[in-house]
Amino acid sequence: MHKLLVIGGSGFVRASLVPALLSKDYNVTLLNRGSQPVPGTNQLIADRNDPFAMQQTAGRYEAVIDTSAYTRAQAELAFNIFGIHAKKWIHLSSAAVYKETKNHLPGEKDPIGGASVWGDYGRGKSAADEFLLSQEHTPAIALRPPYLYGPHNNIDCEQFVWARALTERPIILPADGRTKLQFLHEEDLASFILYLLAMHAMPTCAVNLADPHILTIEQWVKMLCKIAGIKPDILYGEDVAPGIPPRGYFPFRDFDCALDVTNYLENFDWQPHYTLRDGFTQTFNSYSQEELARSSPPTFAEKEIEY
Ligand SMILES: NC(=O)C1=CN([C@@H]2O[C@H](COP(=O)(O)OP(=O)(O)OC[C@H]3O[C@@H](n4cnc5c(N)ncnc54)[C@H](OP(=O)(O)O)[C@@H]3O)[C@@H](O)[C@H]2O)C=CC1
Ligand SMILES: C[C@H]1O[C@H](OP(=O)(O)OP(=O)(O)OC[C@H]2O[C@@H](n3cnc4c(=O)[nH]c(N)nc43)[C@H](O)[C@@H]2O)[C@@H](O)[C@@H](O)C1=O
Repeated sequence: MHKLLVIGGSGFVRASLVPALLSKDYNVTLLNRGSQPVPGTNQLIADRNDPFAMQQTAGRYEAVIDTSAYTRAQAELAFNIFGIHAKKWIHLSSAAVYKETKNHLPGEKDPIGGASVWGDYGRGKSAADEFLLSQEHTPAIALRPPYLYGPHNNIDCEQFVWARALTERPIILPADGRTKLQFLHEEDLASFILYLLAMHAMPTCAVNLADPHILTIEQWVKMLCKIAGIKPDILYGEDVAPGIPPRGYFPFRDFDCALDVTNYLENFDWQPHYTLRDGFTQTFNSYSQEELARSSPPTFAEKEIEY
């Protein structure tokens, strides 16, 4: 039985990842601050920012999956303790590492450092990637998904739209509604990680990982509402909320979050299980409609906007 370490591993991503790992008989240890014990796993409790506490957790694991490194310092400390013995290092990075691109979707060879809209988050994730991808003795993959979704999403995204649709509230889209979005279902992230763990010789590289289908914000909202069987009342930020930052009234920015995913499609023998329609339908069906209607109250900006 292979011993795996998951750093983080008690939040959104673990909800599909840990059961997937256990289903393949991996011996799974989680490292986090202990806010939520996870049945079937061993647990190491430490603040990953605390070098002394981290040293106390040192041990041998064949592979490490780091789901919670936001900075180079966090990646480096964990790698220095566990990377020496590991045969694979799988780091959960983000589409937010890419700088702004002109006229093309960012691919893995494009410069990283983070587009300005992502602020410290994009810069920190980029620095973590740069550190890990420069290691020579341990194969390391930096997975770069755009928006993750699924029944365990703890960020108010798809629920935000359903809550408004179910309570007949208008949905204000950033700008003209044509911002591009791309998604990855939580179970497909877990499935790709299983694929990497089973690979005979995992390369060191970054991988843009997403459902290849790109949607505009308006198409996404309409798809979610169709799944819910409701015709949405759509307004456009450029008409009703000029000058108000879109994140005040919508889960996403007016900034394209979509990737060139040719690399994984051509070089990895893996594809997502879920189509977007199936994945969001499964997500919608995982909630009760009463629960969704009660979630996501109007934001401060929504209350201020007159329409
Ligand atoms: N959500 C999305 O759309 C996207 C997310 N990502 C990436 O996915 C990851 C987020 O995963 P998700 O599961 O949603 O995160 P969550 O916030 O749900 O969970 C965070 C996990 O990290 C642990 N943790 C947080 N801080 C520390 C710390 N200082 N020391 C030790 N453990 C810590 C938490 O446990 P505890 O609190 O007990 O310590 C928990 O297990 C990030 O790396 C993000 O960059 C990438 C692209 C898109
Ligand atoms: C594509 C992109 O899409 C989304 O970006 P968002 O719309 O900005 O999301 P949000 O406002 O909910 O996140 C607030 C910020 O806070 C970061 N965050 C959390 N927990 C720690 C944390 O523990 N440390 C640090 N430094 N940052 C954290 C977190 O990750 C994010 O940067 C994310 O899913 C994002 O993950 C992603 O990759």
